[in-house]
Amino acid sequence: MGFVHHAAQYALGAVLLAFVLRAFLSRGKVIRRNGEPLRKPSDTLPLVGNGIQFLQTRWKLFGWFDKCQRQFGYETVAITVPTLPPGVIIHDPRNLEYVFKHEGVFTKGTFVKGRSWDLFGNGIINADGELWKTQRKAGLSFLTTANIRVLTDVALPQHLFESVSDLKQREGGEAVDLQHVFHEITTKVMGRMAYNASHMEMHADDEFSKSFDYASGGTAERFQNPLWFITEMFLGAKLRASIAVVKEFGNRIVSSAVKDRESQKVRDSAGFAEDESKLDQISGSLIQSLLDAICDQTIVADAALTYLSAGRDTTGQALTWTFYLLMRHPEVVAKVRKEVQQLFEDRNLPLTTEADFDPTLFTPAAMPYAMAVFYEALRLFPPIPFEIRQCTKDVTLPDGTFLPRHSVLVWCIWAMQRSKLTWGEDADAFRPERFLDDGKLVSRSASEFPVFYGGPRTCLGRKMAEAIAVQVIPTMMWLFDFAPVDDRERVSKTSLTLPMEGGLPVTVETRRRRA
Ligand code: HEM
Repeated sequence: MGFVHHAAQYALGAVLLAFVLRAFLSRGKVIRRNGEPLRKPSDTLPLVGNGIQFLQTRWKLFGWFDKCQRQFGYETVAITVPTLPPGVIIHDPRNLEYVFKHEGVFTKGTFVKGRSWDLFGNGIINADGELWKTQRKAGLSFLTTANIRVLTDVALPQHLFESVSDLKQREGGEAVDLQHVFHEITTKVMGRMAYNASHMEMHADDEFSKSFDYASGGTAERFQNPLWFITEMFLGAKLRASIAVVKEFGNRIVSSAVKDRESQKVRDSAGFAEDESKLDQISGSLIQSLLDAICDQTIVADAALTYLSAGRDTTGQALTWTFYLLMRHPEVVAKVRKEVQQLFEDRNLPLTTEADFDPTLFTPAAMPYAMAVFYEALRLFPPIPFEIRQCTKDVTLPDGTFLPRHSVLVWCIWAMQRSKLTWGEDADAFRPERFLDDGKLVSRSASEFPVFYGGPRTCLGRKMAEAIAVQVIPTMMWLFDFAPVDDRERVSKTSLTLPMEGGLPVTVETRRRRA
């Protein structure tokens, strides 16, 4: 009882302190455009501002951001949430381009880091300055075109066909969760990349994956609940336990990589390395690049876990939403299959048995339609749906909005990708053709299509995600017919990314007549 009483006093004190701090930080300088205050969303309330909206489920919150986008077009609007620094929602691609270009001015800041520190620590997603540069360099030295090719030409087909044979066994039986299927594929491929998965095989439903999933949800809630630090005192035990499992796994993969390093030295000096397959050689080499660059093993663990999760969940979820859309658009499925057939015909390759089916032929250049399908799904269901940055100094955006130091900028990619100003009147429709011109892929600027971020911090794994998607989509669509078990609209559960709530249960039939 006494504890609860003290906690309540502490809560009240913290809220008051935050109000005082906010008033102090913003004294004299306020957000303005051409000397005028910015407009606010129409449901902004006195005192609590937009705080109530942020407490809604994230699906409703997407709807709220979308409503703002429809009401204000490209106009920047002011938002206020008690206990947080003053902020804006940006919609204009010109402003976003400016943010991407001035990476040092718009950083993750204390706002983001304070919330995601427990999970990501010093991992690249959370890091600024030198620590960020070091991790990016290590990632770049690993994610070369040659290494990506080994992962996508050797590891991916292997894991893809493990899933194909699993699906065949489950044909005609109980529903299969496609989200789980894709998560399993991306988990195995990323496990190969981030650390040597042959020592510690990783699966979509193991303890680490489940704990990471829970920790991602709990961390995302911190961004919606301004009093998270108080609520977690009472309700945060499971989050703390999940983060502990994630961290312990990170430490284990680092220790195992350090051991590998020692035995590699012995084997190199004995001349055994040449016998290894290319895949064995690159397995775990990301963590080795990180160990080369960073002395502190705790930071290496944070970095490796961040890479793992940045690539695994985003790509698995993007595929899930792609198949959700495909099942609702049989005309698009027919075009994907036609593209597969055309590719084999053009190359005079037989396509009669599954053994003839070589997914490594499916590259972004060879499969523009399949790529357009992936982009269009990413547009409507961006795996990272929100971004938040904080200004390190006073700054004026290209539309004239003045932001004092510490202001928070939010952009909701989910909402921006539904803008009719950017995507035309049919912005809400699933139409892959918008990414094609005369059968060739058209690229959209990062500020219009910020799904992979932009500027110096642009996603390091984009090419890899695309290479995975362009194999998985046509392979699965050529070999199987999928049908959803119900017509329910699928929503995303709270997370740092975009997992489908309840997964994507489907029935599976092997396609016998392929045309
Ligand atoms: C469809 C799949 C993917 C999407 C939509 C995506 C999207 C993004 C976005 C929006 C960011 C910026 C996040 C932020 O700083 O707030 C990002 C960063 C990053 N992504 Fe991806 N990503 C995908 C796949 C991958 C893959 C496969 C990898 C790994 C191989 C990867 C590695 C990274 C890394 C390391 C960063 C941090 C870059 C930096 O801060 O310099 N991503 N990604």
